[in-house]
Amino acid sequence: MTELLKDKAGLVTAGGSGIGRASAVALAKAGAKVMVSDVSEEGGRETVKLIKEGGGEAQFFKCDVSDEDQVKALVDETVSAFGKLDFAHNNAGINAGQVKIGELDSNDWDKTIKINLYGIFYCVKHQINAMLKTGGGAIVNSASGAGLEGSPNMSPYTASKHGVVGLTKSVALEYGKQNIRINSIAPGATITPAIERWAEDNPEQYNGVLESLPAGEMSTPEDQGNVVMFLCSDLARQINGVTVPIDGGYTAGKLQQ
Ligand SMILES: NC(=O)C1=CN([C@@H]2O[C@H](COP(=O)(O)OP(=O)(O)OC[C@H]3O[C@@H](n4cnc5c(N)ncnc54)[C@H](O)[C@@H]3O)[C@@H](O)[C@H]2O)C=CC1
Ligand SMILES: CC(=O)C(C)=O
Repeated sequence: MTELLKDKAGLVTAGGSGIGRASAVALAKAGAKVMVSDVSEEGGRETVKLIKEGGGEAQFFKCDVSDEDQVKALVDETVSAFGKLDFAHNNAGINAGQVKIGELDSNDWDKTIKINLYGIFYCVKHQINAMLKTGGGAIVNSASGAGLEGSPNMSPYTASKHGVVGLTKSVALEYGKQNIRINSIAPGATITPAIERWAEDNPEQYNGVLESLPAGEMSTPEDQGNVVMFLCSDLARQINGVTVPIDGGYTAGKLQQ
Protein backbone atom coordinates (compact mmCIF):
# COMPACT_ATOMS: atom_id res chain seq x y z
CA MET A 1 0.00 0.00 0.00
CA THR A 2 1.17 3.56 -0.73
CA GLU A 3 -0.39 6.88 0.24
CA LEU A 4 -0.61 8.34 -3.28
CA LEU A 5 -4.41 8.15 -3.41
CA LYS A 6 -5.12 8.27 0.33
CA ASP A 7 -8.59 9.77 0.99
CA LYS A 8 -9.47 9.54 -2.73
CA ALA A 9 -12.43 7.61 -4.12
CA GLY A 10 -13.54 6.60 -7.58
CA LEU A 11 -14.74 3.94 -9.97
CA VAL A 12 -13.51 1.54 -12.65
CA THR A 13 -15.72 0.18 -15.43
CA ALA A 14 -15.08 -3.35 -16.73
CA GLY A 15 -13.15 -3.91 -13.53
CA GLY A 16 -13.93 -7.62 -13.51
CA SER A 17 -11.09 -8.77 -15.75
CA GLY A 18 -7.77 -7.90 -17.39
CA ILE A 19 -6.74 -4.25 -17.45
CA GLY A 20 -9.73 -3.03 -15.41
CA ARG A 21 -9.05 -5.51 -12.63
CA ALA A 22 -5.37 -4.52 -12.56
CA SER A 23 -6.20 -0.81 -12.43
CA ALA A 24 -8.77 -1.33 -9.66
CA VAL A 25 -6.15 -3.23 -7.65
CA ALA A 26 -3.45 -0.59 -8.31
CA LEU A 27 -5.81 2.25 -7.32
CA ALA A 28 -6.78 0.45 -4.11
CA LYS A 29 -3.14 -0.36 -3.29
CA ALA A 30 -2.44 3.37 -3.58
CA GLY A 31 -4.99 3.93 -0.81
CA ALA A 32 -8.15 4.78 -2.79
CA LYS A 33 -11.68 3.50 -2.19
CA VAL A 34 -12.77 1.84 -5.43
CA MET A 35 -16.23 1.10 -6.86
CA VAL A 36 -15.57 -1.86 -9.14
CA SER A 37 -18.21 -2.13 -11.84
CA ASP A 38 -18.70 -4.63 -14.62
CA VAL A 39 -21.54 -6.20 -16.56
CA SER A 40 -20.22 -9.49 -15.15
CA GLU A 41 -21.12 -9.78 -11.50
CA GLU A 42 -18.82 -12.78 -11.02
CA GLY A 43 -15.71 -11.00 -12.39
CA GLY A 44 -16.44 -7.76 -10.56
CA ARG A 45 -17.00 -9.43 -7.21
CA GLU A 46 -13.76 -11.42 -7.64
CA THR A 47 -11.87 -8.14 -8.09
CA VAL A 48 -13.47 -6.72 -4.93
CA LYS A 49 -12.38 -9.88 -3.09
CA LEU A 50 -8.78 -9.49 -4.34
CA ILE A 51 -8.70 -5.87 -3.19
CA LYS A 52 -10.10 -6.68 0.24
CA GLU A 53 -7.63 -9.57 0.66
CA GLY A 54 -4.86 -7.03 -0.03
CA GLY A 55 -6.17 -4.76 2.74
CA GLY A 56 -7.93 -2.29 0.42
CA GLU A 57 -11.48 -0.94 0.31
CA ALA A 58 -13.85 -1.72 -2.58
CA GLN A 59 -17.48 -2.35 -3.46
CA PHE A 60 -19.17 -3.83 -6.52
CA PHE A 61 -21.86 -2.23 -8.69
CA LYS A 62 -23.23 -3.97 -11.77
CA CYS A 63 -23.25 -1.71 -14.83
CA ASP A 64 -23.51 -2.13 -18.60
CA VAL A 65 -21.85 1.02 -19.92
CA SER A 66 -23.94 0.99 -23.10
CA ASP A 67 -27.01 1.94 -21.02
CA GLU A 68 -26.98 5.60 -19.92
CA ASP A 69 -29.36 5.02 -16.98
CA GLN A 70 -27.07 2.32 -15.59
CA VAL A 71 -24.02 4.58 -15.98
CA LYS A 72 -25.77 7.43 -14.15
CA ALA A 73 -26.76 4.99 -11.38
CA LEU A 74 -23.12 3.83 -11.10
CA VAL A 75 -21.85 7.40 -10.69
CA ASP A 76 -24.63 8.25 -8.20
CA GLU A 77 -23.95 5.10 -6.18
CA THR A 78 -20.20 5.83 -6.04
CA VAL A 79 -20.82 9.36 -4.75
CA SER A 80 -23.38 8.06 -2.28
CA ALA A 81 -21.03 5.30 -1.01
CA PHE A 82 -17.82 7.36 -0.81
CA GLY A 83 -19.06 10.96 -0.65
CA LYS A 84 -17.35 12.11 -3.88
CA LEU A 85 -15.83 11.07 -7.17
CA ASP A 86 -12.12 11.89 -7.38
CA PHE A 87 -11.28 9.61 -10.31
CA ALA A 88 -12.75 7.26 -12.88
CA HIS A 89 -11.20 4.69 -15.19
CA ASN A 90 -13.57 4.15 -18.12
CA ASN A 91 -12.25 0.88 -19.39
CA ALA A 92 -15.07 -1.15 -20.93
CA GLY A 93 -14.48 -2.05 -24.57
CA ILE A 94 -15.13 -4.88 -27.01
CA ASN A 95 -13.72 -5.81 -30.41
CA ALA A 96 -16.65 -7.29 -32.36
CA GLY A 97 -16.73 -7.78 -36.13
CA GLN A 98 -13.12 -8.65 -36.96
CA VAL A 99 -13.58 -8.79 -40.75
CA LYS A 100 -13.06 -6.48 -43.74
CA ILE A 101 -15.70 -3.74 -43.80
CA GLY A 102 -17.42 -5.15 -46.91
CA GLU A 103 -18.25 -8.26 -44.89
CA LEU A 104 -19.12 -6.46 -41.65
CA ASP A 105 -22.46 -7.21 -40.00
CA SER A 106 -24.02 -3.86 -39.07
CA ASN A 107 -24.99 -5.29 -35.68
CA ASP A 108 -21.28 -5.70 -34.86
CA TRP A 109 -20.70 -2.07 -35.84
CA ASP A 110 -23.59 -0.90 -33.62
CA LYS A 111 -22.56 -3.07 -30.68
CA THR A 112 -18.94 -1.94 -30.75
CA ILE A 113 -19.73 1.76 -31.10
CA LYS A 114 -22.43 1.53 -28.43
CA ILE A 115 -20.10 0.05 -25.79
CA ASN A 116 -16.75 1.62 -26.79
CA LEU A 117 -17.84 5.14 -27.74
CA TYR A 118 -21.34 5.82 -26.38
CA GLY A 119 -20.19 4.06 -23.19
CA ILE A 120 -17.30 6.52 -22.80
CA PHE A 121 -19.64 9.45 -23.59
CA TYR A 122 -22.18 8.37 -20.93
CA CYS A 123 -19.44 7.80 -18.36
CA VAL A 124 -17.62 11.08 -18.98
CA LYS A 125 -20.84 13.14 -19.05
CA HIS A 126 -22.11 11.89 -15.70
CA GLN A 127 -18.67 11.79 -14.06
CA ILE A 128 -17.94 15.39 -15.04
CA ASN A 129 -21.27 16.51 -13.56
CA ALA A 130 -20.47 14.68 -10.32
CA MET A 131 -16.92 16.06 -10.18
CA LEU A 132 -18.13 19.62 -10.76
CA LYS A 133 -20.15 19.30 -7.53
CA THR A 134 -17.27 17.93 -5.42
CA GLY A 135 -14.25 19.99 -6.47
CA GLY A 136 -12.86 18.24 -9.57
CA GLY A 137 -11.15 14.99 -10.40
CA ALA A 138 -9.25 12.91 -12.94
CA ILE A 139 -10.72 10.70 -15.67
CA VAL A 140 -8.81 8.04 -17.61
CA ASN A 141 -10.34 6.35 -20.67
CA SER A 142 -9.11 3.09 -22.14
CA ALA A 143 -8.40 3.77 -25.82
CA SER A 144 -5.96 1.50 -27.67
CA GLY A 145 -3.05 1.51 -30.07
CA ALA A 146 -5.93 1.12 -32.51
CA GLY A 147 -7.03 4.63 -31.50
CA LEU A 148 -3.78 6.03 -32.89
CA GLU A 149 -3.30 4.11 -36.14
CA GLY A 150 -5.33 2.08 -38.60
CA SER A 151 -5.86 -1.64 -37.99
CA PRO A 152 -7.15 -3.92 -40.76
CA ASN A 153 -10.19 -6.09 -40.02
CA MET A 154 -11.08 -4.01 -36.97
CA SER A 155 -12.83 -0.96 -38.42
CA PRO A 156 -15.58 -0.60 -35.77
CA TYR A 157 -13.04 -1.01 -32.97
CA THR A 158 -10.54 1.35 -34.63
CA ALA A 159 -13.20 3.99 -35.33
CA SER A 160 -14.49 3.80 -31.76
CA LYS A 161 -11.02 4.09 -30.22
CA HIS A 162 -10.09 7.05 -32.48
CA GLY A 163 -13.34 8.58 -31.18
CA VAL A 164 -12.21 8.06 -27.58
CA VAL A 165 -8.91 9.84 -28.31
CA GLY A 166 -10.75 12.80 -29.90
CA LEU A 167 -13.35 13.04 -27.14
CA THR A 168 -10.54 13.05 -24.56
CA LYS A 169 -8.82 16.01 -26.23
CA SER A 170 -12.02 18.05 -26.54
CA VAL A 171 -13.23 17.47 -22.98
CA ALA A 172 -9.77 18.38 -21.61
CA LEU A 173 -10.22 21.82 -23.18
CA GLU A 174 -13.65 22.25 -21.60
CA TYR A 175 -13.10 21.64 -17.86
CA GLY A 176 -9.43 22.31 -17.03
CA LYS A 177 -10.34 25.46 -15.10
CA GLN A 178 -12.77 23.45 -12.95
CA ASN A 179 -9.90 21.19 -11.79
CA ILE A 180 -10.92 18.25 -13.97
CA ARG A 181 -8.33 16.40 -16.03
CA ILE A 182 -9.08 13.74 -18.63
CA ASN A 183 -6.58 11.48 -20.39
CA SER A 184 -6.57 8.15 -22.21
CA ILE A 185 -4.28 5.18 -22.25
CA ALA A 186 -3.43 3.38 -25.49
CA PRO A 187 -2.50 -0.14 -24.46
CA GLY A 188 -0.59 -2.22 -26.97
CA ALA A 189 -1.07 -5.97 -26.99
CA THR A 190 -1.64 -6.83 -23.33
CA ILE A 191 -1.75 -10.33 -21.88
CA THR A 192 -5.31 -10.56 -20.60
CA PRO A 193 -7.11 -13.90 -20.10
CA ALA A 194 -8.59 -13.73 -23.62
CA ILE A 195 -5.18 -13.14 -25.23
CA GLU A 196 -3.63 -15.91 -23.12
CA ARG A 197 -6.22 -18.36 -24.46
CA TRP A 198 -5.62 -17.14 -28.02
CA ALA A 199 -1.83 -17.49 -27.60
CA GLU A 200 -2.21 -21.08 -26.44
CA ASP A 201 -4.34 -21.92 -29.50
CA ASN A 202 -2.17 -19.94 -31.97
CA PRO A 203 1.47 -20.24 -30.85
CA GLU A 204 2.98 -19.29 -34.25
CA GLN A 205 0.89 -16.13 -34.58
CA TYR A 206 1.66 -15.27 -30.95
CA ASN A 207 5.41 -15.58 -31.59
CA GLY A 208 4.99 -13.37 -34.69
CA VAL A 209 3.35 -10.67 -32.57
CA LEU A 210 6.14 -10.89 -29.99
CA GLU A 211 8.75 -10.40 -32.72
CA SER A 212 7.01 -7.23 -33.92
CA LEU A 213 7.22 -5.65 -30.45
CA PRO A 214 10.36 -3.62 -29.60
CA ALA A 215 10.26 -4.86 -26.02
CA GLY A 216 10.00 -8.47 -27.27
CA GLU A 217 7.12 -9.05 -24.90
CA MET A 218 3.51 -7.99 -24.45
CA SER A 219 2.61 -5.75 -21.59
CA THR A 220 0.78 -7.04 -18.56
CA PRO A 221 -2.51 -5.72 -17.16
CA GLU A 222 -0.45 -4.43 -14.22
CA ASP A 223 1.72 -2.34 -16.61
CA GLN A 224 -1.51 -0.66 -17.74
CA GLY A 225 -3.05 -0.39 -14.26
CA ASN A 226 0.01 1.33 -12.80
CA VAL A 227 -0.14 4.09 -15.42
CA VAL A 228 -3.87 4.55 -14.81
CA MET A 229 -3.14 4.93 -11.10
CA PHE A 230 -0.43 7.53 -11.84
CA LEU A 231 -2.75 9.50 -14.18
CA CYS A 232 -5.44 9.53 -11.47
CA SER A 233 -2.99 10.87 -8.91
CA ASP A 234 -1.90 14.47 -8.30
CA LEU A 235 1.57 13.55 -9.57
CA ALA A 236 0.01 13.85 -13.03
CA ARG A 237 -1.60 17.24 -12.33
CA GLN A 238 -0.12 18.84 -15.47
CA ILE A 239 -1.11 15.95 -17.77
CA ASN A 240 -4.41 16.68 -19.51
CA GLY A 241 -5.91 15.72 -22.87
CA VAL A 242 -3.26 13.21 -23.90
CA THR A 243 -3.35 9.57 -24.88
CA VAL A 244 -0.43 7.65 -23.40
CA PRO A 245 0.81 4.65 -25.41
CA ILE A 246 1.71 1.78 -23.07
CA ASP A 247 3.18 -0.65 -25.53
CA GLY A 248 6.90 -1.08 -24.92
CA GLY A 249 7.67 1.36 -27.76
CA TYR A 250 5.52 -0.20 -30.50
CA THR A 251 3.96 3.09 -31.63
CA ALA A 252 7.35 4.87 -31.64
CA GLY A 253 8.01 3.33 -35.04
CA LYS A 254 4.53 4.06 -36.36
CA LEU A 255 3.49 7.56 -35.41
CA GLN A 256 4.69 11.11 -35.72
CA GLN A 257 3.95 12.42 -32.26
N1 LIG B 1 -5.96 -6.50 -24.01
C1 LIG B 1 -5.41 -5.76 -24.94
O1 LIG B 1 -4.45 -6.18 -25.62
C2 LIG B 1 -5.91 -4.37 -25.18
C3 LIG B 1 -7.06 -3.88 -24.56
N2 LIG B 1 -7.46 -2.58 -24.82
C4 LIG B 1 -8.67 -2.04 -24.19
O2 LIG B 1 -8.61 -2.20 -22.79
C5 LIG B 1 -9.92 -2.38 -22.26
C6 LIG B 1 -9.96 -3.64 -21.41
O3 LIG B 1 -9.54 -4.71 -22.20
P1 LIG B 1 -9.15 -6.14 -21.56
O4 LIG B 1 -8.54 -5.95 -20.24
O5 LIG B 1 -8.39 -6.84 -22.63
O6 LIG B 1 -10.57 -6.80 -21.40
P2 LIG B 1 -11.04 -8.24 -20.86
O7 LIG B 1 -11.56 -8.98 -22.05
O8 LIG B 1 -10.01 -8.89 -20.01
O9 LIG B 1 -12.26 -7.81 -19.93
C7 LIG B 1 -13.31 -7.09 -20.43
C8 LIG B 1 -14.30 -6.83 -19.31
O10 LIG B 1 -15.27 -5.95 -19.86
C9 LIG B 1 -16.53 -6.33 -19.36
N3 LIG B 1 -17.55 -5.78 -20.23
C10 LIG B 1 -17.86 -6.18 -21.49
N4 LIG B 1 -18.88 -5.45 -21.97
C11 LIG B 1 -19.21 -4.55 -21.00
C12 LIG B 1 -20.19 -3.54 -20.89
N5 LIG B 1 -21.06 -3.30 -21.89
N6 LIG B 1 -20.24 -2.81 -19.75
C13 LIG B 1 -19.40 -3.06 -18.74
N7 LIG B 1 -18.45 -4.01 -18.77
C14 LIG B 1 -18.37 -4.76 -19.89
C15 LIG B 1 -16.45 -7.84 -19.35
O11 LIG B 1 -17.44 -8.41 -18.51
C16 LIG B 1 -15.03 -8.07 -18.85
O12 LIG B 1 -14.98 -8.16 -17.44
C17 LIG B 1 -10.87 -2.41 -23.45
O13 LIG B 1 -11.43 -1.13 -23.64
C18 LIG B 1 -9.94 -2.75 -24.62
O14 LIG B 1 -10.42 -2.25 -25.84
C19 LIG B 1 -6.79 -1.77 -25.67
C20 LIG B 1 -5.67 -2.22 -26.31
C21 LIG B 1 -5.14 -3.53 -26.12
C1 LIG C 1 -6.82 -5.22 -29.52
C2 LIG C 1 -6.11 -3.97 -29.35
O1 LIG C 1 -6.68 -2.99 -28.98
C3 LIG C 1 -4.72 -3.88 -29.63
C4 LIG C 1 -3.91 -5.09 -29.70
O2 LIG C 1 -4.20 -2.79 -29.79
